[in-house]
Amino acid sequence: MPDKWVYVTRNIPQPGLAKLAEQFNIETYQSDEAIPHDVLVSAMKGKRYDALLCMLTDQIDEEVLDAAGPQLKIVATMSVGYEHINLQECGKRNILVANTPGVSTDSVAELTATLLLMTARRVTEGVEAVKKGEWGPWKPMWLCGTELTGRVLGIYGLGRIGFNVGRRLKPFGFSKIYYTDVHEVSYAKDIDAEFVDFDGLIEKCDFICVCCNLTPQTRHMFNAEVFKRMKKGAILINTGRGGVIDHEALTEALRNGDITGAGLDVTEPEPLPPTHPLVSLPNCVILPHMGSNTWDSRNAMAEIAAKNCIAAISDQTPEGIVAA
Ligand SMILES: O=CC(=O)O
Repeated sequence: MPDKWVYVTRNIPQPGLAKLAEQFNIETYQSDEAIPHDVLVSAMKGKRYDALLCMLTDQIDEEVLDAAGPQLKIVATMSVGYEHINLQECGKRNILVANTPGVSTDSVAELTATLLLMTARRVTEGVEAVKKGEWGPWKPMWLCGTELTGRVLGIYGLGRIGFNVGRRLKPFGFSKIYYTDVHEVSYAKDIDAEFVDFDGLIEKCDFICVCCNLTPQTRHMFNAEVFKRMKKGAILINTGRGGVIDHEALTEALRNGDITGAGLDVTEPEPLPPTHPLVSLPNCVILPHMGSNTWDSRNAMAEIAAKNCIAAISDQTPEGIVAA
């Protein structure tokens, strides 16, 4: 369908571009950086695109959709999260929204387990100490962290990723795994995880992994009041979305010792400025939102986003449909 046009908001891995190029004309914002919002709006006004392949950094709001015009069939995001897309406005205009679920499950679960271990065992502090020449003669109480064995693991959001985090962490010997979700899920039994409400999760668990989406319900669920009720030795890991945690409250909780540590791959805002107080706290390990940064995942994500565009333009149902 050479008369069909797709706009891609960033340079993306070749498998995605190649798939699109087989069938359509493509216009790409040729950069590794996010497209500024006004540039995206102008691009949408410039040509009548049939599909928009976007990233999680692109706000797909009324202005973009108005500029795009009524022929736009799909907003296909190369991400699992889709909180950057105004679903309601897409719905009103009959524009499909699709994401790329499934193909980043393993990469994000691997990174979540990595971050938990790094935070529990104070790995970044150790690395820094060696670099700074602070590694002196052996000391009995230097850089002592928390063991996983015998402790209680909590998973907030037992979807595909949360479940795979549990699967990877279970062999470390946790005495119990609890999870909280909107409802009980049957595959929880595969990791022997027990459903608890949010109060139960925060009060019982030594480690909590946040693996949920950001929604109005999950926004700032972890706040000052919650940190006071968590165990003092607790370690909080977030690879879901930054907005689930109130970062000001987290800073205070880590400073006051309300909880012991935090490992964050997602923050609010992103990027987190180096001057943010959390960055200088030794008990907070921060990674630059790199959960799905493997070639395996990123190539597959680009390919699925492309396939979603192809499906919508061909009047078929995309794989990762989020909203019609
Ligand atoms: O955060 C990453 C994603 O949503 O894919």
